[in-house]
Amino acid sequence: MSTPAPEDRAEDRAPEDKKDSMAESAAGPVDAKRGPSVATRERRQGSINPSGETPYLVVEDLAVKFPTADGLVSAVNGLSYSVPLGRTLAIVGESGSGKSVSSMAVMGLHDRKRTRITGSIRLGGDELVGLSENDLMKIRGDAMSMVFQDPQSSLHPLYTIGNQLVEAYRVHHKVSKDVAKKRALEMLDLVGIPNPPRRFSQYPHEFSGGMRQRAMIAMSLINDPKLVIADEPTTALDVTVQAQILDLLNNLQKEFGSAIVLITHDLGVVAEMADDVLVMYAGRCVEYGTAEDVLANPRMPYTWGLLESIPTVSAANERLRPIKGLPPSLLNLPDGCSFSARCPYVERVKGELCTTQLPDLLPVDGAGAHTSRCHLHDKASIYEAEVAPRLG
Ligand SMILES: Nc1ncnc2c1ncn2[C@@H]1O[C@H](COP(=O)(O)OP(=O)(O)OP(=O)(O)O)[C@@H](O)[C@H]1O
Repeated sequence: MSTPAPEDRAEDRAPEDKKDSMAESAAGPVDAKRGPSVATRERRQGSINPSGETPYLVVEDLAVKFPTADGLVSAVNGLSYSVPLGRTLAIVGESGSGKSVSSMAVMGLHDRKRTRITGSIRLGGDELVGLSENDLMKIRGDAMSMVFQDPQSSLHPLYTIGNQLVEAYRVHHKVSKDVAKKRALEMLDLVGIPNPPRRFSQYPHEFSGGMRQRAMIAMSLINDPKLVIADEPTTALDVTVQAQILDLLNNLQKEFGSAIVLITHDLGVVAEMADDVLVMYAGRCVEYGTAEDVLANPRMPYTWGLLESIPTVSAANERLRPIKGLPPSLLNLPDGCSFSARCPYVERVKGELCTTQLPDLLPVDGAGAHTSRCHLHDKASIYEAEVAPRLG
């Protein structure tokens, strides 16, 4: 029989353990009679948040491409969004839709030699695209930081948690080790790690998964960043721990007032956490708006498919309804709507519009901040009559 590890002592456990459009100028072309072009309008949507609040992070017409031996991988295309302080944007989409690649571009984490990034990423008004690695390093971990799915990849196994927190703080603050230690202990306490002085001297492997994620969050927030990007922060955790980490992020956001970009494929997490939602498919935004608009009145068949594929308790005996088919190759995106090959509604659009013309990202009601990229005319009535009843 094995002796319980020290971290399993009840008093030390965290709650969870007790259970391509860059050709135009920045302003874009303006037709004197018809106003700005669609590309320009889409780009400007980046600077207008669905809430109407002034954004802290503004991403406009972002494109991320990787030259590879097989050709150019267009991982992100024409992506625009914005996040004000105190607000959470959830970016959702299936695996490979470009969620992580776009967020790593915001953090400046791509290998410069192997990545082509165009467009604009402004943080508090300052342009990040084109900054030197040195300048980005000063911002990363300070004004913006990232929480990863797997804290083990970000926590060094050979340094104590305390040491890593102290170093993370001292990189951006000229303070003594004692002052930094005080801040580290405060952070451990803030993220709900019991007995901070003892935990301070322990190594990552001495922490449980949930505790490691808390330590990672402490590390991300130690410099009081105004932007936090959380990439699937709870995917590797069990459901109870997931809920506690999400609560923690929610509470910390209230305390720190930061803008959060939450990357997830879990629409349950979105409903719980998000103020705004951006749905990505094959590297493009296909629907964007407040969480209320996107979740209660979705207007894009891909979003419908994502919502329909959520397993529900009441449908426990029914088969899961995943979206049929696979996303297109990013090496060779189709001419029309990237979702057309999988879309069950494609025949309801006249002619071959869906397969030949990329739909613009347009306001769903002809105006307003809720936008979707789809040629279907009667999206509202199809949703009400056919999709909503299936969602139960
Ligand atoms: N360095 C790279 N070189 C070539 N292709 C890449 C590179 N990095 C990412 N990709 C491709 O870009 C696409 C988008 O990847 P990304 O990781 O952003 O998807 P995601 O939506 O975050 O998916 P997941 O939920 O699985 O993390 C994928 O097809 C991926 O294979």
